[in-house]
Amino acid sequence: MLGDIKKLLGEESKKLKKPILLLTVDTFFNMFFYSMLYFVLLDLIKEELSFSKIKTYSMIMIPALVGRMLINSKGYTEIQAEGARAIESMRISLGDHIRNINLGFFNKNSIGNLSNIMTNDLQDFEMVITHSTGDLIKTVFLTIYLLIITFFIDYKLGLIQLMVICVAMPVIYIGGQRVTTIGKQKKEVMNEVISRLVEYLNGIQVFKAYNLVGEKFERLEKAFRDFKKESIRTEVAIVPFVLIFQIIVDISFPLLLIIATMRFGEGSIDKREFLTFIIINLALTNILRAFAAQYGVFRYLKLASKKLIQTYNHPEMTYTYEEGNFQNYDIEFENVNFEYEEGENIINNLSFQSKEGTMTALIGPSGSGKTTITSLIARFWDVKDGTIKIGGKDIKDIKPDSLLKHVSMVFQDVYLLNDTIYNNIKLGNQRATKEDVVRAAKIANCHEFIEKLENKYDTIVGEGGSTLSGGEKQRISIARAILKDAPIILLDEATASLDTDNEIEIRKSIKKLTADKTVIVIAHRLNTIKDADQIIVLNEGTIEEQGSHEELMENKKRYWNMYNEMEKAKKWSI
Ligand SMILES: Nc1ncnc2c1ncn2[C@@H]1O[C@H](COP(=O)(O)OP(=O)(O)OP(=O)(O)O)[C@@H](O)[C@H]1O
Repeated sequence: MLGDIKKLLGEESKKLKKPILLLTVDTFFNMFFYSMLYFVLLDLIKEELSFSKIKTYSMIMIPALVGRMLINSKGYTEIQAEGARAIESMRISLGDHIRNINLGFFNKNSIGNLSNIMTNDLQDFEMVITHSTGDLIKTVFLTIYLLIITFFIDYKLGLIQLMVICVAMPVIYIGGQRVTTIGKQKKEVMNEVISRLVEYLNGIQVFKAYNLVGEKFERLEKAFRDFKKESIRTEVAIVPFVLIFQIIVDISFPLLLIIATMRFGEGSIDKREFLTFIIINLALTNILRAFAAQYGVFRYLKLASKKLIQTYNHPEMTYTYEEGNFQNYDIEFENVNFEYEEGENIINNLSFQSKEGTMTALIGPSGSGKTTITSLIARFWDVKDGTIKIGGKDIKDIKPDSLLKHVSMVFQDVYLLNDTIYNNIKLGNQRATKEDVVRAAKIANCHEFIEKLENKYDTIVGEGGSTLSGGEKQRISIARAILKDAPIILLDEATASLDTDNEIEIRKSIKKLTADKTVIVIAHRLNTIKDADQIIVLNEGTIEEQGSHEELMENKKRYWNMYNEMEKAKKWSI
């Protein structure tokens, strides 16, 4: 466990030493009470117990008690504070780490698992730091300390006491292993619960529209039922082992007393040693019983640190340069191959160049790899082989965060934060002033509708922007991109989901956004890309055709066919 804490907290773990030491000292103070009991019993046996002696013992006890309280509160407060501090910085570093991992990590981890890592596992790890580790260290120190004293009294009694512990420990250890196995299953089910819950909340409109609320709720209910079952299983998994452990410890108490009495009878130990042994045996029994009760919880909490370590071990995307410092913003694909899953090539030996300040339109059937190409330029994923260069520099050499400073993405699925419109636009540039934000909103043709809202720029847009229409959300995301003013624009053109007014407004603002930029646009309608500098027709991750509208029309291949189909459809609709 200490190894896990060191791995996860690094140098920070050293700060835990002092509070754990204080809490251990506090436990030794607890022994003080047993010492008092020892002296009282000794006096009783010697028939020397008097009121004045009890008074003296009490006078010693009071400062000991105050001392203990001070040490305990200092140790407890410090460990809580250090725990909270450590978890706070871990939350940030874990967030940073996950941000820098290839998106494949998100493919392999469900939303439930990711949420649990960032919430429950971190919380469990905080418990490990603030409670379990200290408790275990105290138990180990106290047990060793009491055993040593027993060995000093009589090595034979010490050996028997040690034997009892050696017999009992494997029992609780096996119980702990069961907790680990069942606890893992519980965590899986917990991931499922969160995934189902998110699915249910996100899809509630669709489920209602298709009258699936009952069916989907059944999936959610099943996840809740499974979770309850696994929680009970985890709780009770260790119970039989704790009972056996405690029975062994409990039975050993009278047995050890019998043996101690025999040793006393033989004259191997004197009255004083006999009494000391009884008290130590009593203290040890209590410590071991308490340890058994905590051990299952400890093993369960330990699972969280293993999961956190696994997440940290997932490698971040590598880079050589902190900053891009691009000479220009030409984008170049050179023999690029890419696959999401091993053996399933999505992009096949793709090469093309998009010159600075020009617009390249990607068209092709669904699944041909258009979105994948834009994700590769943003370095959400790394290519399998080949290179993608910006201004002649391989983007694999640039820190992903820095690369994204040069790229703006405007996609159809706009996600707005549950914050004010002002803050949502300002995300594009944190240093922007109020005037900059309003200017960007005006260019993006959203200033007018924002001004009509009751709270204007201070209107909260709801989770994901739920209080705004699709077109309004799009325009805010364009304002954000205008504010960012990045030299490369990756654009997923809006589909027919927008009404004509909205579409005209959006088209106008996109025109302003993309002027003089290197633009890669995923086009869904051919009439919008006639003016593009080049059009790339994709099929199954390869380039089928490439050129300007005029060139492709002359080629009379797929593009020509698609264009003619579109023209025919237009006439029909007229
Ligand atoms: N995150 C992912 N994990 C695994 N496979 C993916 C992932 N994203 C896309 N794919 C697969 O990669 C292929 C290309 O997808 P992509 O989204 O790039 O196509 P597209 O041309 O943009 O399609 P559309 O026009 O429908 O948006 C598809 O077969 C898709 O199923």
